[in-house]
Amino acid sequence: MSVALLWVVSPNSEVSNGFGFLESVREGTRLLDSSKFSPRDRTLICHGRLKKVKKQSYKIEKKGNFPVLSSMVANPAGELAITSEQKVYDVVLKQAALVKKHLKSEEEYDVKPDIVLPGTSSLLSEAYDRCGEVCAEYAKTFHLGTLLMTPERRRAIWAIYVWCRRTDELVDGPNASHITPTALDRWESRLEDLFRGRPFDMLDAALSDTVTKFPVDIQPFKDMIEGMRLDLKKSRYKNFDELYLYCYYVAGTVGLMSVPVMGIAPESQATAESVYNAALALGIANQLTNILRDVGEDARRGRVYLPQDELAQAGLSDEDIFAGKVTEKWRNFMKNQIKRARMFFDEAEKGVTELSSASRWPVWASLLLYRQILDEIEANDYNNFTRRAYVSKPKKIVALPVAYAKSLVPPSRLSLLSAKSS
Ligand SMILES: CC(C)=CCC/C(C)=C/CC/C(C)=C/CC/C(C)=C/[C@@H]1[C@@H](COP(=O)(O)OP(=O)(O)O)[C@]1(C)CC/C=C(\C)CC/C=C(\C)CCC=C(C)C
Ligand SMILES: [Mn+2]
Repeated sequence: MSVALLWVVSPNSEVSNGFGFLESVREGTRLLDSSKFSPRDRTLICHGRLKKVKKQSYKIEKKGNFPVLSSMVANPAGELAITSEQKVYDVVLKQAALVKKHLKSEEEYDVKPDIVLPGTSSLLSEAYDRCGEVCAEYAKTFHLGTLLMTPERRRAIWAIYVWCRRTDELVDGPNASHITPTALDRWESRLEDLFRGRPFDMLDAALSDTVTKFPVDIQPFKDMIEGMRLDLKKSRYKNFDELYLYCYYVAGTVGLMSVPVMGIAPESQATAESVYNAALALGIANQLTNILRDVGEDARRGRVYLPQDELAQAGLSDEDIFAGKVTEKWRNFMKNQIKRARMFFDEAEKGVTELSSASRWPVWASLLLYRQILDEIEANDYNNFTRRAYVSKPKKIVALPVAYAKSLVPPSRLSLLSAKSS
């Protein structure tokens, strides 16, 4: 029996900010969506323990003083369907368990067996070097940050970066119009092959090697491909729950792929789950920011990633987005969207300190730089229709030493995240 926790929310209480989610009813990144609760269920705020009754349905078992663990969809019978957050949390738990298993096996065998066929080692290092070059070409600052990592970690992160970049290019690159679901299926079977040690090309070979050295699960990679499938067939998102799942697919997955390589600090008191949760939050925050920055550009491609119900609540529609006029309604709507993206960044911050020391700098740098895009949207008076918010070079240069200083802070003995029980 699996048990999750819930807060049921009153329709008359002041917790709803009219934005489709309840900011005061949250723990970490998990927000309760008021619209998901029936009026009856919204009659009081309480904590309840949920019992899984069917595959995707939960029942309130017992009230008590528990923290919120996830948002659930309730029907009038009191049964609750699982939300995107809960589905994603299952992947977090799976990845965290894999890391624990890996740590245990590392303790058992001091030296990792490394089978190298004659002549393959230089090919492999060429493959990794090529990944490094691609990474430097697309993401200079990030590449710079990786130089602080140990050589093994750095090249593994490059290999993951390149795979993600290639996956994104399938739907966002020059050949995007020729990409079909079948092409994505082929990309997925290539992924399965490389996880089985049968890479298709040089860049795949680097990742194939990485996944034998670090406890990386295939699921986040498959999920990223699923996100690309979604992009092919879907151009509107009904509500934040749908958008959250999309953000997990295309960006939250990156956090889950990277942490097993970057490593958690040995002195960290935080649980693996909580660090993975923070990593997931950083991916979600980045993707939400990306969406807010690119509203105009996406609209010109016929895409509106913003939650339709929240647009409607703000008195806006797709037509307003296509018209691209900054109105008071638009500013208010954007203020709320930015606020939510910042909440995910705040959640992510708690986890960065728990990473191994050399991995903290690139993560802090990426967090600080990406978060500043939100400030730039504000500075552009919320005109994300015709102006692309970007962080200027001088601001980037200032952010790097700030990120470095932050990266020197070691994990606290009393973690802000849920702590391991000793
Ligand atoms: C240190 C660090 C940032 C490591 C991640 C390295 C890595 C493997 C990056 C892959 C990024 C990638 C190419 C993803 C493909 C999908 C995609 C393009 C997502 C968007 C990225 C921004 O790209 P850009 O601005 O170039 O977008 P356009 O294509 O131009 O529209 C995303 C918005 C999301 C990327 C997500 C992350 C970088 C998540 C990072 C999270 C971690 C590294 C976890 C950190 C750990 C803790 C505990 C907080
Ligand atoms: Mn993209």
